[in-house]
Amino acid sequence: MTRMTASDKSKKQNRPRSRSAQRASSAQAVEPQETSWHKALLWLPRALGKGVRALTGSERYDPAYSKDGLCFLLLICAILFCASEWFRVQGPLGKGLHWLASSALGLPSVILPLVLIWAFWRLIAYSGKDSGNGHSLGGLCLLLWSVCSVLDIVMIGSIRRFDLRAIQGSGGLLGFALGSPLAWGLSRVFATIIFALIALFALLLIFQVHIDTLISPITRSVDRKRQPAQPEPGQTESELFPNEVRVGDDTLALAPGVPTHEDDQEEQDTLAAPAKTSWFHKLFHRRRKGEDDAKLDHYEADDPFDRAARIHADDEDALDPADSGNERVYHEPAFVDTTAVDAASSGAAVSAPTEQIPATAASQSATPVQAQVSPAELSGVGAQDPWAAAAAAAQQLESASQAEQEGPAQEPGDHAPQADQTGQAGSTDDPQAAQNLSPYVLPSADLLVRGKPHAAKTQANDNVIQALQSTFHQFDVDAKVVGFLRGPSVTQYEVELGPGVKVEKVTNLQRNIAYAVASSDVRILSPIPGKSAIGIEIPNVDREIVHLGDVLRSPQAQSDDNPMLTAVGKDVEGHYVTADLTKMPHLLVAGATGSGKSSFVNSMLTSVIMRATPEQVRLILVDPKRVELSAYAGIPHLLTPIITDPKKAAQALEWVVKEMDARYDDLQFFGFRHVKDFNAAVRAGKVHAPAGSQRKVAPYPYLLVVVDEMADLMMVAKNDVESSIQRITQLARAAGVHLVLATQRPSVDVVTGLIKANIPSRLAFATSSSTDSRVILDATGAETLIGQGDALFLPMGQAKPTRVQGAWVSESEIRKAVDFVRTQRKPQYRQDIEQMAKQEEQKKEVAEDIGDDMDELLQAAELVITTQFGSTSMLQRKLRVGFARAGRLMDLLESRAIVGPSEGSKAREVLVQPAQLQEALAFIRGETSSMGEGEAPALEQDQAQTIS
Ligand SMILES: Nc1ncnc2c1ncn2[C@@H]1O[C@H](COP(=O)(O)OP(=O)(O)OP(=O)(O)O)[C@@H](O)[C@H]1O
Repeated sequence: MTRMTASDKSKKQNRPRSRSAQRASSAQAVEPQETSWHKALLWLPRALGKGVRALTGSERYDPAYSKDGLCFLLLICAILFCASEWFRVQGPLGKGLHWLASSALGLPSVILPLVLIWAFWRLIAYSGKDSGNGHSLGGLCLLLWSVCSVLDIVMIGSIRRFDLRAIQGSGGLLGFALGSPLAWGLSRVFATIIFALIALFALLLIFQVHIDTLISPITRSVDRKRQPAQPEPGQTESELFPNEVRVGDDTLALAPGVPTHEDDQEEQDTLAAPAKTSWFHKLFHRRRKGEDDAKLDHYEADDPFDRAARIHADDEDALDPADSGNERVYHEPAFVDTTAVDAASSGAAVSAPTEQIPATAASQSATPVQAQVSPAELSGVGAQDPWAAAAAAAQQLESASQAEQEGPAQEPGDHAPQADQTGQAGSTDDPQAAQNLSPYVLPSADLLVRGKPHAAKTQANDNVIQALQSTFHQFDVDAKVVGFLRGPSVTQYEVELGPGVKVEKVTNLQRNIAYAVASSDVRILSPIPGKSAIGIEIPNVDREIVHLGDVLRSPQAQSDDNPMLTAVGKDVEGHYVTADLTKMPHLLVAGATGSGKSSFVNSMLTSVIMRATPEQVRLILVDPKRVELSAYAGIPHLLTPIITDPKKAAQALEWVVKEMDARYDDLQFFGFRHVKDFNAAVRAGKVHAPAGSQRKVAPYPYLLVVVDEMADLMMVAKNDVESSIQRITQLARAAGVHLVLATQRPSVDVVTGLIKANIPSRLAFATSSSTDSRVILDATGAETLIGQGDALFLPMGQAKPTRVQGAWVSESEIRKAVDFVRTQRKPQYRQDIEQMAKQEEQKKEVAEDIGDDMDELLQAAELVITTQFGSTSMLQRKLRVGFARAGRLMDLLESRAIVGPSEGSKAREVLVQPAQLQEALAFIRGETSSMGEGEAPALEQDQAQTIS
């Protein structure tokens, strides 16, 4: 059997190689570099092993037997010393052993058999890298040494010479080595104290506890006595952290099989460490590299409203990028968008004049008037996002204070039009400009938790190998496990068949194998791509969590500064998997409830926050479940408050279509094929707006639209959503617009053929049936996944899906990252998205009361307006309709202010002139929101609106 070491693994991870090459080499036996010492020491056991193998006919070297051999050796030694030390057997061997043990250890030689038995038991019971055997055995040796030294000091510390008999009757040579010299040079009392402390440390090692664990109950009770309760009276911990899923919280019903992340507990505790720590705690609290107390303190107050208040209060204390040495600092060109939103509201394409002016210039023209945020804006935004309201309020306050500094306010009229034009909620020139002036700092990856190193092998793997071998043996199949690749949640065991053995003999054993390893989620790959071997994937009973921080810190993520690079997780070989969202270019994420979709979406969004500035990536988040994405409210990457209403989401998708069209028009106009090239040219100063145009060109950020539950959208507006998605997915790639659609209902009515055909990249989490798996992947397999982030990833262009364990990011880490960016900038929402949504609603309302009578109503309007005669009987005659119908048409005309109210038997007054006929008809059709709007001049194409 072959296996690889952890260091080989890490070397492999750093080297980009083809998958098949990696696979081929990964399972090969890799001999560690041996020194001549190693060879000399291992010569005897190896020769013995060879001899035994030659005798038994077994040709293969099995490392598991070397451990067994060591255990037996320890047991034999224990029995020998038991005979010599306890029973004092008088044979020459017994005497020799006693002389040896007592010379080495002195009196404690009597416990030598017990020590050996204890070592034997530990080796049997625990094995692998995480067994802690090294610590325990090291601790035991240290304890033995201190006991021997203390005995030496107490019993013969006063004799200043070498007397072997006396040494054998006290602490042996081990104790004499340092005990006597210390007693002579320091006094017996102090020497004893030193060894007592060493013994205490040895006990900590043996029981694998840390000193702060021991003293923390004491310090906590001292702290509690010194400081009254931290939270407000009546405020429980769960009230402080309402969104956090707590370990051991019995009131929270978790999905079946949800891990408790106990391993994370220590890290979580660290994250949520109290802001005020005692001096004792500070002294002994172990820190990890990169851990920052300020960050931990920052984390205390969790409630969004508290935070909003804090930002409001100390906005000026915004993070100073110079403080954080290891963060990447981005100096993006700062622009203030002065988009004419009402142009978009005309309904004539989203193209609206956009003026990007340098922030410095904008800041010079700052006025308190521009800072005013209308109540409508506040309510519109604040209804969904408490942050936006707080941000707007903060801006108002700031502007007010600035107005005081600058002297008397300028005439409102001077700036009112510009204020109207600002297409962003709460966008004020000055605070925004001030914000834009300060460079945006990306959060440091150290903000995220570090996971344990990847274990290449554990005892659990050995157990499974044994179970597999015995299953093959029982069913008389000539096959053997020749190696395995341990992933975070699943291990792939590599099985080689004997000559002439059919592959089916192993694949038919799937259920028996599942029985033998006590897991229903066994997946067989025949063959492993690029290898003549069968792969049996079996879930690890000791699965690992793949922390997002580790994926983002991996060399492959670090070496790529693409802002749209997102962490996916780790594959079964233990390699980190990342994905470039721009290459997807759209992604469908599906899986049964509790399978890990939302966790993936969280990892993806946190990746974006950690790696991209708001100038590089803007987000539209659709969260019909209302709670899944609420943690991201108020981040500067958002283009609109998080959309929770499925109807609005459908309209936002329509907005995206229009934005995409506008981008395409730009690309076409300036002669570029991809938004990347366009942006590069803009940054190089090679793109100029046409002469006479007021527009200033700015780079387009990537636009990432994330829909957390697509089924809800499809329920309210299937056709609209489908056609928007179709249009976006067909064209959006070159325009830098990318969609990520997640659903827990991967059925054909949600993931329709049309959507599937246009979304080439898929990420399938565990599904409840193979039918669902087929809907997502066009193949079975997802039904055998084990949930909790176990997924099959099929990026565009790949023939077979890769099994990955999704990256995990805890609620606490998300909050940390979100807080970091939220305190730097406020979101600049695009109001035209909301306006468009409102218009669409109005249109629908209009259409509702007219129903199927639109054609007749338009005819009636034309008749009434051209003849300027508002008579119901005229309508009856000309349109050949009954009295009731004509009366209804007249009422509809009245509701649209085309005719006046009824005046008994007299004809109604006509309120619209014949010259306004077209306008009135457009209004009835719902193409304009009011009469007179249509008179606005059509917008120039070159004034297409940009997002900045
Ligand atoms: N990558 C992961 N690593 C470890 N555990 C995970 C991972 N992803 C999910 N889990 C576990 O599975 C649970 C459910 O995950 P999640 O909420 O993401 O599922 P979901 O598919 O979004 O469910 P729903 O559709 O009901 O919202 C999580 O609470 C977590 O304990």
